Amino acid sequence: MSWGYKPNNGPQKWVENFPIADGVRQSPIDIVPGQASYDAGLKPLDLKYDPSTCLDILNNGHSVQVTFADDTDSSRLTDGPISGLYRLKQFHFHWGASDDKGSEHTVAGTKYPAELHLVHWNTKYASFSEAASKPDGLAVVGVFLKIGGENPNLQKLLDAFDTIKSKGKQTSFANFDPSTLLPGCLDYWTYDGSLTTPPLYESVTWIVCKEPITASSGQMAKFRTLLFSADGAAPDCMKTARVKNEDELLSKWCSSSS
Ligand SMILES: COc1ccc(/C(C)=C/C(=O)O)cc1
Ligand SMILES: [Zn+2]
Repeated sequence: MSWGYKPNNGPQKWVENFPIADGVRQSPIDIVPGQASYDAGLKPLDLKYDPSTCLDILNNGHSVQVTFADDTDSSRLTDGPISGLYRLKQFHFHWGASDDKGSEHTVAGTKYPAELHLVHWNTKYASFSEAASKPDGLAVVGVFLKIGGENPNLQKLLDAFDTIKSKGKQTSFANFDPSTLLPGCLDYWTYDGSLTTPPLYESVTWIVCKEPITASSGQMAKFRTLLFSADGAAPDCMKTARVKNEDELLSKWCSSSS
């Protein structure tokens, strides 16, 4: 049986098949702003995305993911805490069963209802797959979602959910500009961590934006209409919130851009 978010296959069990779960730079963490060190050497993020690289939207059984053409440098991340150029491969979300939880990272113990991950890979490597397991292979920009007004840019994604309700469904999704999902201020915390789902590779330079974007409660409810289960199987509502007990929430040193 494959990994998931239930008591029998969830985050507390992943170590059985992915021993790196007990590694030295595992994500997510609790970000404690008061303990972050300001690093004047950090540059502002330089994110440039080309909507024509947007390919499709899919339900992979763990999240909803939008995938991009990464055969050119036209959608990429430079500067910030990284060196070189990292290409955008995909973005996806994590959310919970209710508006009081769902984010992977927490901020001084505060959980957000959801978290967006924009996954970029280091072009010093030949491909995403090759980069995914290297210590400097990936850079993931994390953006928290908080409950507020309806987000019209997010709505463009949600409008596609009815066609990808169950696991394995995907549909073409063109001309979406991921920069419309970024907050106005790109101040960030950064630390060296890992993928937050199996294979949990310790290959991620995390760049977590301090400013959240908004989603309405109704929009959050739409995420929860997606299914972990495939067509025909007993419907199993997708909610990817990890239940970590308090002492699991390890805070770690991370640098702040502001
Ligand atoms: C090579 O297989 C991979 C599977 C998943 C991932 C990601 C990007 C996981 C995550 O977002 O936590 C990377 C590589
Ligand atoms: Zn993620």
